[in-house]
Amino acid sequence: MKIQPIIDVVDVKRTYKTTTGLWKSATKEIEALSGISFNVQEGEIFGLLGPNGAGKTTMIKIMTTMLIPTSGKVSILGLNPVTEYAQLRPQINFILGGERNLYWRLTAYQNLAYFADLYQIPRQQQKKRIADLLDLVELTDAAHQKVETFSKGMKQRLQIARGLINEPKILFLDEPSIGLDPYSARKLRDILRQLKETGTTILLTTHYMYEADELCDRIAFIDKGKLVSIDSPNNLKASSNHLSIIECKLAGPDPLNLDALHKLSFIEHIQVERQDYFSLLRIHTLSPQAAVSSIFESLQGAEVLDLAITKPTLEDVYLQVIGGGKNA
Ligand SMILES: Nc1ncnc2c1ncn2[C@@H]1O[C@H](COP(=O)(O)OP(=O)(O)OP(=O)(O)O)[C@@H](O)[C@H]1O
Repeated sequence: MKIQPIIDVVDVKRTYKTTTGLWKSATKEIEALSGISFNVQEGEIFGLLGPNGAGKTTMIKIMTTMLIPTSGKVSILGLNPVTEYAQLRPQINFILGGERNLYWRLTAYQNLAYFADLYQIPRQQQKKRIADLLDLVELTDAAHQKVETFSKGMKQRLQIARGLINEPKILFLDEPSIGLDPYSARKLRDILRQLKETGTTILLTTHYMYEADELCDRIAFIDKGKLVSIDSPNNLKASSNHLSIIECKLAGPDPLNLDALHKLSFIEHIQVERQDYFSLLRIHTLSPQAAVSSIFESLQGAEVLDLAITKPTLEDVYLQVIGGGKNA
């Protein structure tokens, strides 16, 4: 028996019409999604990754009943978000980036009680559910503190609790860890993993490749409204195994003669990180042996402090399939 995906997106397009010109007389169309198809299985953590403007938020808004697609088919929990939104909404929830949606003058507990009322959760169930959620996001001690006194990480954890108040089968998160320090971001990942263990399906967007690699069962790279690649992080990295990264640390903040390197045909892409006392080049190549000697030649005069050949990270794969170009 074929298992129905919990999210099924088939050839979805979405065009925005905007008006421009002095009198707003000219209309302009922007194709945010140009025919996207993918599906998500129950219990998966699924990542949508792509550059700014790729169409990720548009896709999330369509799946969460906030936006109607121009064409294509979407099925969430077997329901059509356009025509069956009333049945779908109580079964899903979403957290968009930033701190909207919380009432800063209320305490954490009062915020959750307010949203519990909105979802018509019976009062006799609310107390336990709110206590459990505060425990999950480690805010029990701050339950009766006003949200305006919370750190960004605490607010974001409270957002997660808010997003779980109706025990959603699917939780959608748009850039959940934006602006969080590494410790808070890790805490958030732990919470999402715990949620997965309870059977919640999670769809998230993120710009943090490390987060996607650590957390997601599968990832879809999207660019300019199109799906570029979809697979598990390990398979995505393995598919780029023919690629090598030469990490070259040079003394001084300004690496010499990068033009010569850019001209080498077997170099795919060069990333440069400039620090006060050194610069780090990450050179993507398919032929590391050939590249190493040419790199030394091209960098004549530069003091090479360190050189290593490594395998691609998820970020390298992303740059290869989306970043493109030699100068990014
Ligand atoms: N309400 C709107 N009206 C007109 N154009 C829009 C609207 N919302 C989004 N767009 C455009 O649609 C495209 C996709 O935007 P979207 O916000 O979905 O991308 P994104 O991948 O979420 O980007 P980011 O990573 O920056 O959040 C962009 O070109 C954007 O400018």
